[in-house]
Amino acid sequence: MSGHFSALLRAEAPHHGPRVPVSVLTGFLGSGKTTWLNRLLASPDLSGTAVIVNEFGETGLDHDLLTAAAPDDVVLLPNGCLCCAVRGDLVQALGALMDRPGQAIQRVVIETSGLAEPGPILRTLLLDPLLSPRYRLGTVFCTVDAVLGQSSLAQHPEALAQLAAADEVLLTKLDLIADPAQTAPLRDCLAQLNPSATVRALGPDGVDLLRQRLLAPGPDLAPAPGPAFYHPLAAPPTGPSHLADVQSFVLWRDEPLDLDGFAQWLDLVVAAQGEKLLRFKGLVQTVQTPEQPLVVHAMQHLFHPPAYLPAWPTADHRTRLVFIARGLDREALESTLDVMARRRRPRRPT
Ligand SMILES: Nc1nc2c(ncn2[C@@H]2O[C@H](COP(=O)(O)OP(=O)(O)OP(=O)(O)O)[C@@H](O)[C@H]2O)c(=O)[nH]1
Repeated sequence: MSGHFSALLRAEAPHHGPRVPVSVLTGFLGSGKTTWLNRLLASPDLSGTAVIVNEFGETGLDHDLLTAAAPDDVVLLPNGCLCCAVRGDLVQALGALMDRPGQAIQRVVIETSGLAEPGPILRTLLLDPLLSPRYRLGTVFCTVDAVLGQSSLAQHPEALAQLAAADEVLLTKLDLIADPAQTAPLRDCLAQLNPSATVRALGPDGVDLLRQRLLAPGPDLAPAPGPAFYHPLAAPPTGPSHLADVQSFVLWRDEPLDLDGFAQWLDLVVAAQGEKLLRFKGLVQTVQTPEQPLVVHAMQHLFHPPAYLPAWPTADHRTRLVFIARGLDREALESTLDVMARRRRPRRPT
């Protein structure tokens, strides 16, 4: 049996210890959540931090890319966004973290999917009768990409909802902007949309700022509700999901891909269908360096410099290419990738 209702059925007597702060790290697709969380988790004084990672697609990569966290401290909630499909799983995951043997959890960070609307997640954290005696809300962080942030806010209601929920707005990718004055319009826009949030530039001292905020989440003001306390979790859904037209899929390849062929294919995809692409990320096994996966990230039409991991994070060395898009032609992607990979594959010696 699984799900939120069955978790309620299994509810135990209320817990009266100090409540564990749960911070939420949200931000639009590709705005830098995993990158900064990874840097943060490398701080030794943040041991005892459990991380819940939610990804929109059936197969995520963030779990593999969070190399700084101990594997047991990371819980992956794939296949949907926390605000809709997997909210019951969140309740279960937090319950299981608290009950597990070993070192007590000091704090939890939830990395939402880049398409999540944080409101329902926060409501779950604050009001769920199973969670509220044990957990309290910490800080809500929202990463905003200094390059693409303004267009994401203009085009995607999810980005707006994430900003609106934030206590701390974290401006990422400032190193990609030559003149800091260029961020003035974005900063004005952020101040208008969420005047109560603190906007911080995530520069070289960014990790330290975040660390301090996680270590000192503020006093636990709200008393934990008693056992008779009841709140409905949320109003019943009334319309189509905010994600009805968003598709997510993964292309898997068992054989290594030729690097040039793959690069040409990706250029072609972006040139032909780039405006439909919300997010692309991939772990690629290339013919040239099969033991070091190539990590590729793109947000809409913007690519980040590809990087090689020193080794594969798991025993599964297959290429996986994750797409989040609106109206992308998957079949065309599949067939063109096969053609380009085949055409470019070097001949084996006879
Ligand atoms: N130059 C630069 N690149 C960054 C910065 N932050 C993140 N990136 C790059 O942006 C790309 C996406 O970063 P992620 O951390 O995966 O973004 P995310 O928000 O976790 O993405 P989703 O989980 O898909 O929503 C990667 O290539 C990162 O290396 C930054 O401050 N500067």
